[in-house]
Amino acid sequence: MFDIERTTLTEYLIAQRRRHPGATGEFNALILQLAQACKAISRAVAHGALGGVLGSLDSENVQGETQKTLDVLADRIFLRATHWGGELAGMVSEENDAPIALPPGGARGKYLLVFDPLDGSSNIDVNVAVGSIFSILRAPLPGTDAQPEDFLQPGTEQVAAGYAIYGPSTMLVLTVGNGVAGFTFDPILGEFFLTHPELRIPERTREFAINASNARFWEPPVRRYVDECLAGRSGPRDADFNMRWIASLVAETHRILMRGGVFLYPRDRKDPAKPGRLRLLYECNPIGMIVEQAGGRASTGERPVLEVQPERLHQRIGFVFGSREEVARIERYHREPAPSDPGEPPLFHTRSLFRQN
Ligand SMILES: O=P(O)(O)OC[C@H]1O[C@](O)(COP(=O)(O)O)[C@@H](O)[C@@H]1O
Ligand SMILES: [Mg+2]
Ligand SMILES: [Mg+2]
Repeated sequence: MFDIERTTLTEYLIAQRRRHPGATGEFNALILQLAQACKAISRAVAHGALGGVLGSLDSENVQGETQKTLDVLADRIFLRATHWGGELAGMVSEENDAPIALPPGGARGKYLLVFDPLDGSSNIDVNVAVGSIFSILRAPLPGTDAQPEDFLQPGTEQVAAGYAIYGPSTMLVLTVGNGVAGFTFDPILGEFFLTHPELRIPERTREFAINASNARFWEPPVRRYVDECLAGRSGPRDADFNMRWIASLVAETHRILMRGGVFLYPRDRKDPAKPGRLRLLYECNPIGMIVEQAGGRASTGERPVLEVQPERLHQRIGFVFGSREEVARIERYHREPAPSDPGEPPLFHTRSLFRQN
């Protein structure tokens, strides 16, 4: 039911700006442009097959992944919404090898934008939740075109981060470094309203998310953690755990923000050229900032992901995040030697469900 008293995204941003007396309004303008992009993508997602946005293109992105129609459309929408405003000095997207050039002759601003226009692309054609992720950094040389190396800043330097989830309802979840707020989109009014102020991740959880088809490539600390969860009440954790896998980082993040849990896409031995699946700059860092701002923990599995110095724009890395206690436990398992091995753990036993080669 519509409530006239609800805070809009614009009102929220104006209230946040009061914390920064020297603020010019450029930052808020940029966030509102991003929200506008998310509204447009939400509309395209909602129309599905009617809008002709399902299916794949013949093209591949820089990661060698086949691009979906919606990947390319969402990328274009982000670009169109932000590149003329004069707030940006540069932008990097998952779908583009190099930083995207800003229009010649247009103003250059003081922020850098890094984004994954459409996250969870494999879910588009099966009508499961997808999202968009963005991160905002400061440009080292405001007013000039950013260079590729300018984007290689650790996640601790992010000014803001957010994601939109296009699920049964569309939501924008945002941190400007002062906690995390969730806004629900009213498609009739075309406005995001604050519905989830001060989101906090519960500290303790009995739910984990991992792509178990990679089990044979996991490193021992990850195997140990998952085995202990699967052992349930009869194992060392003395508790039954639930498992989830949506194959959409945004959707997994949203579930963990709403009811707790832990997510693992760890470094593994599947492909030595890819130390992890997820991309540091536009997946792990923004989600990591949101998670930490919501009282959770975001890690490479060994240390805080936000402290990693990026080396490449599209760098991949192991990513573990969620409820603090569980992530701290996984980090501890990476530090300490595995408990004396009484034989193969049940999950990897040759006669078990996930047979080890
Ligand atoms: O195919 P898998 O192993 O389930 O990987 C799923 C992961 O890949 C991603 O979809 C990658 O994102 P993109 O769709 O932006 O490439 C994550 O959202 C998700 O966590
Ligand atoms: Mg993604
Ligand atoms: Mg993507």
